[in-house]
Formats: sequence, C-alpha cells, structure tokens
Amino acid sequence: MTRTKGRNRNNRNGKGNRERKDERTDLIEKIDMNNERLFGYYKAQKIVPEEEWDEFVDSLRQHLPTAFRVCGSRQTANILNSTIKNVHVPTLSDVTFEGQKIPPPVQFPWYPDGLAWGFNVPKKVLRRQPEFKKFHSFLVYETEVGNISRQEAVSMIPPLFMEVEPHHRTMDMCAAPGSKTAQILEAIHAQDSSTSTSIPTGLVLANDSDNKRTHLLIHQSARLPSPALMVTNLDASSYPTIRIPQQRKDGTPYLGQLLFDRILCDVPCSGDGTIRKNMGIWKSWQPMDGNGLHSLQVRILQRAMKMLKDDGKIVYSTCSLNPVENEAVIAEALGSNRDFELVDVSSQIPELKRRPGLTTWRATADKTMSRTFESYEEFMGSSMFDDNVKAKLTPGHWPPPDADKMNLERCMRIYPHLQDTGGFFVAVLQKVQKKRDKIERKRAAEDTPELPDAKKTKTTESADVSSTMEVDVSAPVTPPEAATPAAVESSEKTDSKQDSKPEERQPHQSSGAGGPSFKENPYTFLSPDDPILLNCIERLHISSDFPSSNILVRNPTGDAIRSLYIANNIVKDIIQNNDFEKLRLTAAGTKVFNKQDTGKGQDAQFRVLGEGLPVILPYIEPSTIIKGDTSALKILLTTHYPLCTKFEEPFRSVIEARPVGSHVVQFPISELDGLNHDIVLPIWKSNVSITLMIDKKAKSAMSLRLFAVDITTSTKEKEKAKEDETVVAVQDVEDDRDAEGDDDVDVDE
Ligand SMILES: C[S@@+](CC[C@H](N)C(=O)[O-])C[C@H]1O[C@@H](n2cnc3c(N)ncnc32)[C@H](O)[C@@H]1O
Repeated sequence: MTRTKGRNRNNRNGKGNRERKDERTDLIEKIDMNNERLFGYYKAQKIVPEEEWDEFVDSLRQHLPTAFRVCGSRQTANILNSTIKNVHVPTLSDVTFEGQKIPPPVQFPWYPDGLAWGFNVPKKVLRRQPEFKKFHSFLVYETEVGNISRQEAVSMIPPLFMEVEPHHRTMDMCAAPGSKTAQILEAIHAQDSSTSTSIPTGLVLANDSDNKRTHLLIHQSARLPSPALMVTNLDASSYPTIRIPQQRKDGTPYLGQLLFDRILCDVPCSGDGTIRKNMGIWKSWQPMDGNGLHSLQVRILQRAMKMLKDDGKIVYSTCSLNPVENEAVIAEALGSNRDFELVDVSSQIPELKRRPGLTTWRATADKTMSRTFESYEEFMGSSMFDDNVKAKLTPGHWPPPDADKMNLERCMRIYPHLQDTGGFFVAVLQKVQKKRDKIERKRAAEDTPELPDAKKTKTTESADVSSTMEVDVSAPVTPPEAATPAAVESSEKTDSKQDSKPEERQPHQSSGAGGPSFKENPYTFLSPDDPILLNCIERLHISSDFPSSNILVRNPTGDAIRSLYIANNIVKDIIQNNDFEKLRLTAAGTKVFNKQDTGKGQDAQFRVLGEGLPVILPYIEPSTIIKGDTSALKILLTTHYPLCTKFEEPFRSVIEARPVGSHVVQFPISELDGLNHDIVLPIWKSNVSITLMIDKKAKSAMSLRLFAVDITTSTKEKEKAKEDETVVAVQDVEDDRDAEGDDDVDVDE
C-alpha cells in the first residue's frame, strides 16, 4: 500500500517541514487522477449504478476530510467530547478566513455517542487562523496522550459491527497499527469510570505478522492500558491453537482449545479505497494487486472460522473496493465451511450509508486494458495470457455457482460519495447452530484426554502451541468468569542486560512462523508473597482483595527487578498453559509498578505508574489518597520538583507528613472546566519535594484542557520558538503517524 515517507528520510534532504508540506501539496495538484484500467475494471463490476458513476469518480478526486475519534474509557471520552462540543465547536462556528466561511468540525451521525468527528479545513487555516490553530494544538496534545485517535472515518466501522462486550474473548487477526484494536479495547472497558479501569473478564488478542508493526500496536494500545490485552506476532493464516484450562460437564478439568466470541479479520489488501489519501494508487493501480492477495485473505478468514465459538461472530473488512478481495473471499470461505452464514446487519447503525455486496463480479489478469472475464473457464480459454499468468488466478476469484444462495448482498460496501469518506468493505459472519451437536462431539474427541491420575502429561498435537508443554491437568482450573486479573507488556530488555547473572536463563530466541528471530523475555507470575510485591501493597495501602496472584514480571530470572505488570485471569491462563515463544507473545497486560531510585543510602522502592494507576486505584484505601486542589495542581504542572514548603495549607502539611515514596493525589476538577469529574495522579515524595509522575506531553494536554493554555515548564521553552512551531510539531507527529499505518490521516491537509 502506498505510504507517506517518514520524517527522517525527508529531513535528510535538509528541508524544513513547511517546505516539505508545500511540496506535497504541489504534488497532489500535479497528480493525474485518471486511470483507465481502474475505471474500466470497476465499471465492469457495476459497483455503482451507471447514473452514479460520475459522482463516484468525482468523490475519489476530492480531498479526504480529517476524521478523529475521542477514545479511552467511555466516561473519560464523554467528558472530553463535551469539551469539544461545548467549548471548541462554538468558537469555531463563526470563523471566516480570507473572506471564506470555514465550517466547524461535525460529529458523524453514525458513530455511537457522537464520539467521532470530521472536519475539512485547509492547512493554512489551521496554521494561521487563531481559533483553528488553538483547536489544532488541542487535537495534537490530546492525540499524543491517547485521548484522541486520528483514524479514517471508514476504518472506525468494522469494530462497531463486532458488538463487543466486556466478557467477550476477542481476537484481532491483522491488528497493526492498532486503531481497531483500540476500539475493541474500549468496548471491553466500556464499564470503566473516568478515574479507574476495571479488570474485565474478556480478552483482546491482537496479532500481526509484521514484527515492527506489532511494536507500533503496543505503543498505540498503551493509550488504554488493559490487563486484558495480549499481542502476538504470527501469520494469522496458520495461527496456532491456544489451550486453556476448561471443565467438562462432570467437573473434570482438561486443557481445551480457546475459542473466541468475536474475531476481526481486517486483512491486508490492495487498499484502493484509500485513493483519496494515498494518491500514488492513481498511477499504480492494476488488478493483479487484489488477485495476489485473495488466497491469503481466504486463508486468514478460514483460520478465524476455526477459532470461533458457536454463535460467535467474525467481522471481515478491507479498505479495497475490489470484489476479488471482498465478496470472492467471503464466498470462497463460506463455500468451504457450511457452518457459517452472512448476518443481515441492515438494521444496525441505520445512519451509516452503505450499498449491498455484489452478487456477481468479473476477474481479470489483464494489466493494461482491464478486459474482464465472466468466468474462470472463459479466462482459462483466453489466448491473452500465458500459463504463468493463468496459474495466478483460481476459480475462487470468480463467483461460485451457488453464489445466489450465500446472501452476498448482506455484505456492506461503503463508497466515498455516500458520506464523503474513503472506500471500505465490511461483512459480518456468524457461526450457526445447526451443526452444534456434531461440532461438540468432534471437539470433545479432539481435546486433550483427561488423565485418570491427573498427573503431568504432554499434549499430542504436533502443530499445537502447547504440544511440547508439560501440563498439570490436576491444577485447579480458574473459572473464566471469576474477575481477578493479571497482565504483561513488552519485554524489559534492559533487565536482562543490567541484572542477569551468568547462570540465569537467557531470553528465548526463536524464529517462529516465518518472522525474524524472536527475542523476548519469559513471562513469570510472582508469588503473592513476593516481598517486593508485598511492599508495594503495604506502602500504597492496597486492599486484600487486590489480585496479587496476577502480577507478573518479564526478565530472565523471574524476579521483581524493575517492572511489575498485571494481567487478568484469561491472559494468565494463556501464558501459563502455552509456550510464549511459539505464540511469539510480544506483550500482555499492563505495567503497574516501576522501580524508583531513592538516592544514596536509601533502599530502592517501587512506585505506581501513571498508566497503571487506574487499575490499582479501586484497591487503594480511599482515606490514604491525598486531597489536592487547583493551586497545588498548577504548581505541580509548572515546576519539576517543587519544595513541599511551596504549597498552601492544608496540602503542605499533608505531604510533609508523608514518608518518602509513591503516593496518589486526587484533584477535584469540576471547579475548573465545569465538568463533574476528578483527576487522580501519582506523585513521588522525596525528602523535601514532590513531583508529578506523568510525562511532559500528558502534563501539556492536561494543562490545555483545564486552563486553556499550556502552563507547563515546556511552554517556556516553546515561547522562544518561531510563531508556527506548533504547526511544525504537529506535522512531525503526523509524519510519524503516517509511517505507522494505513488508517492514519493527516490532520492538517
Ligand atoms: C489493513 S492493515 C490492518 C490495520 C489495522 N487493523 C488497524 O486498524 O490499525 C493489515 C495488517 O495485516 C498485517 N498482515 C499482513 N499479512 C498478515 C498475515 N499473514 N498475518 C497477520 N497479519 C498480516 C500487516 O502487517 C498489516 O499490519
């Protein structure tokens, strides 16, 4: 798929951001937005009625509006959304620039709770018009701290049709860079409050075969830290079976296949639905792009079908308009597995304008003229192609003979001219019940046989993840619905470097599933009696119902050396019963405590992290949480290490009386922004001063939200910079994002 060049490459040319941006605009203007192969191909598919063709093509040539989503937990998102609606939009509603009225951002009518927005404003307006410039800075800061996600409008659609609930076990098979994973995580955490994160019983297993992109995904998902998240780095088309402890009807434990309630297959595709953004497609498009991906797309969907629970749902999506990558994939997968059918979702999200899936289409291998063929037989009989080319297409590229029985019209086609978006394809498949008995019998036969003496055993399936693991089937099986958590994250490579002793195990290295060698540390759950864990619990006054058996570390020794993570029960079950190396498990759960050096002569302590605090907060004894006020928050935002004596009473006496270490402060904020919510933040108390333990960007975003200006220390530095530095910074963020994924949109184009 066409990509915007990354920042570094551009900077090597020695050109400034503004210059680069203007060059890009010139380029856009010079692009020839005609491609007869593309037009001929899609006309032959009759993707829109003839009288709509011109409108459709015209929309492909228009600049794509910027879209963003207010994200995070539902309550936090609703608070920020009110700020946009009640504070920003009114100031942007009556703006004119160079004599032209500039439209304010608008909410997408089809997105739940009005949490998604779009706006179409030239970049010079964002750069020079004061109200829009301010709004732009707000978007940039909130994006950086994870409260706003820039995501193409159509890319937001597939997760909505998954209808994820907090107890669901979900899988995102091709997840990077993670914009849809974030939506799934939000649905899993729908019950969180504005200050605390629940430990849901559900699971979000996000996978991508591209190792680098899984790390982008991990970075993105850090915006909604979750004990329910796991990230793996495997080829989705051959994803291994995961085993978890289960119970038969008579109560005997066994290791059985983990099946999912919901699976998203947002598969790799030719991406011509993104042509409004990725303009190189105008020149490069040819039908073999989609033809070549068809087989992989089918195999990914077929693998998802094997991992789904009865009554579970799969959402299949692409950002391509090509039926070979869409309806043909659905038809081939349905033809190979009669336990599935397409779901009629026509009554869901009625505000979303869409067109039905195609029931017939014509494939081709013709790169020049786009002559299309009605059937595989006609194609094979043509003298236009040699055997090599003919071998690249299969009967599955065409409609099957029984296509009319598959309800392919239940698929959804989103066209650019319908609501000024990119193009997208979405289909919802459901596993039907009619063969349930047969399936259950088959599955029972496949499951690991129960051992009479419940002794350790080896599973037998050679291709299975757990095939080489010793499994203690007598171990008590945690009921999946019991809400106790635990999580992990990406590896602490520094732990192994700094702390490993010669006799310690080294991080596992393997080259699984065709990827690069896998160098990650093992995942070890701490004993609830671990002295460091007990120390964290005691110092922060964490209650006895805290799930301390769900805390894990990632380093070769399995000791609490630097970071402690929390994972929920299902994540823990997966880690404990499967080989993390074969799963290429790259991250799981969320980090909650980190080691903090306390200076010479003092023992190191662990502190609660900003991202981990929402998970820990519900367990902290409320009376031990320090009550802050606006003046204390201002001092903490503007000064790095303010002395305790700088604060007003009663805050000053309270913090002076606290021991050195990690503490939590609650600031009642309603007095500032009129919204009824508090902010709870971690601080570190040293002998004479305290400091706010959140990063600079989070401080700036908070400052802008609460005080309408950035009062943090970094502002002083910024004041020295050029007038449009914010815009440059914005552009840098955007360029990084462009490099991250196909779903990102430039904010200011
Ligand atoms: C359309 S993008 C996914 C976008 C993502 N769902 C999002 O919303 O951010 C397709 C992804 O599939 C990944 N991919 C390609 N082949 C794959 C395979 N065989 N198994 C798993 N992932 C694959 C690519 O690395 C790419 O990140």
